[in-house]
Amino acid sequence: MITKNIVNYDKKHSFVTGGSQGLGLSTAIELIKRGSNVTICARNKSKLSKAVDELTKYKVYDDQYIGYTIADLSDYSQTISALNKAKRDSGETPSMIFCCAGCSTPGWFAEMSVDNFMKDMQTNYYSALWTVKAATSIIIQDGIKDSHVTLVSSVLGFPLGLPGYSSYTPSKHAIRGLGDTLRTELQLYDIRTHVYFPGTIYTPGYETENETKPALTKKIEGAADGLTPQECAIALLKGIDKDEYQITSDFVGSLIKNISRGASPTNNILIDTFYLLIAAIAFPFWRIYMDYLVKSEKKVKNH
Ligand SMILES: NC(=O)c1ccc[n+]([C@@H]2O[C@H](COP(=O)([O-])OP(=O)(O)OC[C@H]3O[C@@H](n4cnc5c(N)ncnc54)[C@H](OP(=O)(O)O)[C@@H]3O)[C@@H](O)[C@H]2O)c1
Ligand SMILES: CCCCCCCCCCCCCCC[C@@H](O)[C@@H](N)CO
Repeated sequence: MITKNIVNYDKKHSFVTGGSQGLGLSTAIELIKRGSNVTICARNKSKLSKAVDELTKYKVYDDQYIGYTIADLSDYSQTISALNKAKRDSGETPSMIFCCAGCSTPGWFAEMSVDNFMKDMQTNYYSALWTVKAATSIIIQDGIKDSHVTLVSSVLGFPLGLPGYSSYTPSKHAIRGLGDTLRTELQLYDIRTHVYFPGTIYTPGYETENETKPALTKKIEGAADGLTPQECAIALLKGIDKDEYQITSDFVGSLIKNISRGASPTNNILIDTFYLLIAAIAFPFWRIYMDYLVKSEKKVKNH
């Protein structure tokens, strides 16, 4: 198959949030293999420093820049400082922006604390919003062309409604809403927008979320296999190469994307319509099954 519009990362500066582990780290590795200069950003200094040691192994140029900045990206002032530091340290405006920072704290809605809801929204939505806001202000001010902004949502950013994810799902819907607007508006500045909607990724974050995840959520989620962060990073970059706006990397993602596409662009009208038809037939049965499982849980909880 011919892959069109291969994006050139060579000697460009990529800024990867959440780059100290999981999807962000794997994305940074794939970018380095493509000749990109890379800055990773997260909160924990020792994890960032260890990640830079790892990333250095994949260098393709002796003078390839690999660095880190520390920031809590849920805070706008820290975010703009991180972007400015990345530019200063490398001598180049970050123009390929990957918003991978995120977290998930599942649990039963009725049992979760208010802080839990705040944390997931701050970490997922606001960290992405502030990163894009800060990065695009520098890109526009510096007159950089051919830039890309990539947001990371989840298959739960589409209307799937999995029990146990009430603090996480709205933050991923918000990212999708942000992407929909940016896709149109950032064309003013030659900035392409992409949103990635992965299913399960086997990362350190996934291990952490499993500590609070209800057994029923695990069971439902287990119906679909996950991918490694490297597989996801490769799928993500492939989607960007094909200039896809909504990028998915598994079957469930392709189904749910196409039945909830709205006015978003298609990637391949024939294949996408095929997924839409399957989804239209299969999802009502899936929903009935899920509701049945939740109602059965009522009996478990009341014992
Ligand atoms: N794993 C999955 O099953 C899955 C599925 C779908 C979508 N996703 C999404 O994919 C993305 C990556 O997930 P992952 O599983 O790779 O996550 P992960 O292993 O938990 O890594 C999260 C990264 O984000 C950083 N981070 C968290 N909060 C931050 C903050 N406030 N400011 C700056 N950095 C912050 C973390 O470093 P520090 O803690 O040091 O800051 C770490 O580098 C997330 O957006 C997640 O929601 C994940
Ligand atoms: C024909 C319809 C079949 C439908 C099968 C649905 C299976 C549902 C599997 C959902 C997987 C959700 C994965 C979400 C993962 C993350 O977003 C989460 N782990 C947060 O980090």
